[in-house]
Amino acid sequence: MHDHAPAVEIRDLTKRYGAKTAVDGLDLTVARGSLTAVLGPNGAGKTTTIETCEGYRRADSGTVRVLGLDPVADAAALRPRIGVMLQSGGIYPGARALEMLRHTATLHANPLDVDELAERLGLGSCGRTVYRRLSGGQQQRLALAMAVVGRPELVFLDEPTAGLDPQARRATWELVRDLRRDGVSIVLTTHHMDEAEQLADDVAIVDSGKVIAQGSPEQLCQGGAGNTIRFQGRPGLELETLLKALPDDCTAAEPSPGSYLVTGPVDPQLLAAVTSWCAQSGVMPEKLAVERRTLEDVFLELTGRDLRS
Ligand SMILES: Nc1ncnc2c1ncn2[C@@H]1O[C@H](COP(=O)(O)OP(=O)(O)OP(=O)(O)O)[C@@H](O)[C@H]1O
Repeated sequence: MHDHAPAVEIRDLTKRYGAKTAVDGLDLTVARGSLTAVLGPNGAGKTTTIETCEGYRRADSGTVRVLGLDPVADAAALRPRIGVMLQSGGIYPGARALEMLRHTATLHANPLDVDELAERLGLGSCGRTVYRRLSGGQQQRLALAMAVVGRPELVFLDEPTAGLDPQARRATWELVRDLRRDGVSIVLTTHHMDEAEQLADDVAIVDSGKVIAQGSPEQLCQGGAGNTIRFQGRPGLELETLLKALPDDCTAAEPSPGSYLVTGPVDPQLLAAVTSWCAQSGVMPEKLAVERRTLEDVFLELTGRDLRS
């Protein structure tokens, strides 16, 4: 039965640190085999939520199931099945980089090839270097390698590309894409909207300890005033007939004579509806332009533009 359970299922999770409510009734489901990016402003409760899934923190209330199991009570059964990359290492500072990776590999039944993985992540030359002497980016990549070397079914990556140079960032994305292709379920937190847009099947936006929006990047970017089709044509076109040809949630306006603006869920079908109405009306849509909101626009709209204290 557990094998049909979602990768992660969180219901009404609450976690307090003294008077501070870090997670406040959070619900989140991560489907098997999907990559879910968890986005949110600093202090939103992302790390606390992930660490609760990893069994490092206990929920004050609510339920958390990981691969159908309880992360605290079933920790021994879960540990070999999940990979964890913590924000701050969690790695013994005096250990040699590749020895540690090799040791981690031996704890698993069917590990990845250590040398190949190290090479891929640009760690080939760090073999005998002790952890504390690695650069920040190398430490980060080693933490990623440790999280995935055991071929886990589910990996938690907390800001995997924070502070990485563009090459290392790309290598990390490639590795994450390959894991996803191999059917691994992935939960990652990030502050990079482009990372979420590039990698995620599903995005959950967390603010003040709650998931305030969830969906594919396309779904989240649909709707709202930022999605528009603009064109120019002769003034005074009959917009009622255009509106009839469009889905209900669209608007059509002529803000200035001969300038037209259609708002709604901008997708290829909507564009086709607008241009086919133009064709029927004998209008050549000049300066046709499509503007879509980015994930960053949506994120800022939902979480506000002010800096958090
Ligand atoms: N061990 C702790 N003791 C007290 N307060 C904590 C502790 N860990 C986190 N907090 C507080 O809980 C809130 C949520 O923190 P958390 O680290 O989960 O947020 P986050 O979304 O991961 O933030 P960031 O993007 O900055 O990593 C913050 O206000 C933080 O200060």
